[in-house]
Amino acid sequence: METRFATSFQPTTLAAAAVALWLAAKLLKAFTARKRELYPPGPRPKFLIGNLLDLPSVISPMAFAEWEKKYNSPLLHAEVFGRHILIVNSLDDAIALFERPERARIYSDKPEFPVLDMMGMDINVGMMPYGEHWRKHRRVSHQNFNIQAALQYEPVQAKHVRNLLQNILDSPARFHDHNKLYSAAITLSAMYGYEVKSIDDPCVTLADEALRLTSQLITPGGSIINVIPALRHVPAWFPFAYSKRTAEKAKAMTEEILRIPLEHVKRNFERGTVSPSLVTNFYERKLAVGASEEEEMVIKNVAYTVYGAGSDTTASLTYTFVYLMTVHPSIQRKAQEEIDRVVGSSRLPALADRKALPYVEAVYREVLRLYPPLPLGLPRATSEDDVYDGYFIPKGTTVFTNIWAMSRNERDYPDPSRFDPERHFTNGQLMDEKALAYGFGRRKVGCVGRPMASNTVWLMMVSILYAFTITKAKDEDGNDVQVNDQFLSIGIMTHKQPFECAFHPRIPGIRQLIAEA
Ligand code: HEM
Repeated sequence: METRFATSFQPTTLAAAAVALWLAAKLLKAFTARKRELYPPGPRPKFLIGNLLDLPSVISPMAFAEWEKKYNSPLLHAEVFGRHILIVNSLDDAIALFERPERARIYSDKPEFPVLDMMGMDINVGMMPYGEHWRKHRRVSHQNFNIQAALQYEPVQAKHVRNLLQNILDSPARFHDHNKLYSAAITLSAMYGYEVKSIDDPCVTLADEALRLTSQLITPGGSIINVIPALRHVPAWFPFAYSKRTAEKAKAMTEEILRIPLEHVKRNFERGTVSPSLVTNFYERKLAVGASEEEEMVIKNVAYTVYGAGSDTTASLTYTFVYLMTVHPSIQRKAQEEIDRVVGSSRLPALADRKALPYVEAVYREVLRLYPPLPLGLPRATSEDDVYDGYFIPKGTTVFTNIWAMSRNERDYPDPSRFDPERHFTNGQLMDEKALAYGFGRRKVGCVGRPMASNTVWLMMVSILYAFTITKAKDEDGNDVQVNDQFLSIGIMTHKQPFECAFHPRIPGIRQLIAEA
């Protein structure tokens, strides 16, 4: 149907007509709905543009936490061109909406982001609409990353943590680069058996750029195409078609990020040099007992998603952890004393030590609490109208989970901005608590990669604490270099901004331990 129209009208005329119709329908719907029902509190929408000017230009959980104070409600509403946005700042609401069976179904869909499809990102499991297609991907993800299955990745994790320690020993000042390499290498190796040797590897540089572009385009005010989908038909050469051009660029990158590691797998099969990974294991199974094209597509999509979902989040947590250790020497020392008691100095720590190291566990939890890498989770959407707590939440509302605000709730975390691992203990015992940084619902667990992510991040933390004392760097006169304490939001991700620190090896013969492990 669409192609037939396109042959008789200019795309721009068609787009303009579609925009006008779409806007009229949206406005009519918005105004009649507003009369009928009551939305949660939030800034007053302006005619036509709604709250476009009230929303932060960079995605900001802090701004939404401020809204909570201003409008005296942890549940907040905004709208842009008739498109509704719900912000969930409280843990109780998040559990009620995303995890209780009566509502989880309604709050598990994904917003329509036409730019994502245009970028070829509709293969990302975290962006798939709720339904059978997503469920197939979720099932395969769960099968491969649940607590038991995640243990199969320990050799890969241990190897790349050793490489990280070795790189820090060799050139500590380049920690920022080593972290990036480690976070990308661990996921590409676990998914494809693809060994990244440098941060200039095309998979790393392309993923970086694609993530930056994606993050820009999917934030609330990120692209006009998300607000007026008809604009996707405006040709890329059109002067204001910035989103379209950006999306086309990102699509070419996505295709490369998919192609490069898969070709590597193919080459290794031809040479007979296959190393175990999610994708190679699948192809071995396929060769042995066969598999459908659909199963192959699902595995490829899951592997691609994990590279996106696992690398940047790991890099964010690793850098944040090193920053927090730099500025909290007494906490660092306490964790090291515990590690020395349990692990000694003649072997590297391993995942099997985790239960015996409660203070390190508390450090891990506190890093995730204070600086969750995805502070607003991944955006969701409602698949039906709902009335919650007396408020009307229309079908198609985009929902943001303010993990950052929940993790800094004063009632649950007194003096919330303080880095204090002790808060996770009660009567000397680690508390049983939800790791908010991994999100909520979409059938219970939020991040389906959590067991694998948790092992990767914990092993990195315990190994760095074991091998190094981290201090502030010194300038030429021997004075402490001030540590930059700023964080940066890049789209939906939060990263620690670069800072200087120094790594001092603390275990005699550490190089040998790394080499022999
Ligand atoms: C390293 C730290 C990580 C953090 C903090 C993190 C956090 C998150 C969060 C907040 C979500 C959104 C959950 C929601 O919808 O509320 C998510 C989704 C997801 N994560 Fe992670 N993640 C991490 C690593 C990983 C890893 C290593 C994998 C894969 C092994 C992974 C796979 C996924 C997938 C597939 C989704 C989409 C789930 C769905 O929508 O069905 N993540 N993650």
